[in-house]
Amino acid sequence: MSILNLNPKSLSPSLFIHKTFTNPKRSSISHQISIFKPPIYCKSNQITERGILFDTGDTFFRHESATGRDLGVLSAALYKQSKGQLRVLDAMCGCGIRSLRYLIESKADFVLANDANESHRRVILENLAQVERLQGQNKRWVITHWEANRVLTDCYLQRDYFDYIDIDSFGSDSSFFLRAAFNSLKLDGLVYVTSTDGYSSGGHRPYHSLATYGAYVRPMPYANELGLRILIGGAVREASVLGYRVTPLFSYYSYHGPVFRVLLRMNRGKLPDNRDYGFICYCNCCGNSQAVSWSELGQIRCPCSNTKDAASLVVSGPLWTGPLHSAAYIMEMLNLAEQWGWVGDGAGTDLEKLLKRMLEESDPRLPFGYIKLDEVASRAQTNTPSISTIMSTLRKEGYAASRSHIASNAIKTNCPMAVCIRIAKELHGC
Ligand SMILES: C[S@@+](CC[C@H](N)C(=O)[O-])C[C@H]1O[C@@H](n2cnc3c(N)ncnc32)[C@H](O)[C@@H]1O
Repeated sequence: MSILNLNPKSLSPSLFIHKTFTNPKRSSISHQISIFKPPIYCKSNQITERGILFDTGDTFFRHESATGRDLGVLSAALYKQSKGQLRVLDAMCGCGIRSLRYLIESKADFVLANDANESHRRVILENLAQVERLQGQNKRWVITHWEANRVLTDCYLQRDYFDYIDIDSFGSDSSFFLRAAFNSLKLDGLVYVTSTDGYSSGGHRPYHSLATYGAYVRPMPYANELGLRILIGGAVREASVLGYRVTPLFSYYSYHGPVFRVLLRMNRGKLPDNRDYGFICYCNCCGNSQAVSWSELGQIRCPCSNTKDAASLVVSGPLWTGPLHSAAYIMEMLNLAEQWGWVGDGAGTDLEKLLKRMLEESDPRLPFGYIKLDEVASRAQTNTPSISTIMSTLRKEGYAASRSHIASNAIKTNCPMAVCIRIAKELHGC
């Protein structure tokens, strides 16, 4: 094992130790990991999340990720309720808060809590030891300190399959772990995966996104939705190599990072048809977007430019062009959140708002992407229209419209940009 001086871009380099794991049978490097190196003044830090007291110690812990944890706990609990069993592999557990919540709230039968950083052991151990104290049952968890791919692969080789695998990497994308995760997942099992790769979704490094997700991504106005779509698209491709099909149950973007999280269900099967996996084309000239299948790729033309102004057309992909969420699944999550008192209690307001917005976004008439109202205003040369007024006008004119959980100043609609511009002008009396 050697120490490398690589700097993760999204976090302070001084907070990380970089380790390279080398496969002894090959001369090549098998993987590099970034392990959080705690500041020495930080010793013990007891806090509460959803009424559960735990210690974050010196580990990498973010309050801002609480909603992402809530979504994970709800989905794991739904799995337990429907299948009657729940074995979780928390591949990058940090202080172990997710493992603890999967055990207590989702009622997991067993959790393997893994974090490559051995110095987290004490705090994970103390946090998980609460489970028996609180619930008085036999020990239902194990702690390991392997590199995530190693633990996933070991489980697969021992045919020790899991129902739910959580890969919460920060400062890198998770694509590297997906194949091993799919191998060690039961059929119909769930993978909850995180990426913090905002550079790729912004189209700032298309060759990197090509290598990582198999998608050539260029700058587009709905970059954060692209972040979710390239993550899902990359997972679809990885699963397909193994003969599996994955579909997203929910997709969640949070600007604290940024963080892209998706929950995927895995079954047998191959790549989905053209409707769900293809290319997205945006026209800088008229502001309209369209999904383009592989077979249409050679003949893309925007109606506004008739291909004369081909330079204004931007194409990204292949990526996931299908629904970001399953409406039925979001409804189940919302119902469970209500049962648990997480809705309408003040503390849960954000979660309720998020789930309701995801439900709105699941309207099958809505296409991918969103339209930023600033863009409408700048094309219409007016002030930015009020979001509720423009949405109600669009609906009156027969279009589907919803807010986006990704961007507060944007709408999702099947209305062409030209009509949005006309409406914005009329609303301002132009
Ligand atoms: C974002 S933190 C996890 C936070 C935790 N899941 C939570 O919700 O609070 C990522 C953790 O992954 C660990 N880690 C980083 N690279 C790893 C790897 N390749 N394998 C296993 N653990 C890794 C780090 O030590 C760190 O504790």
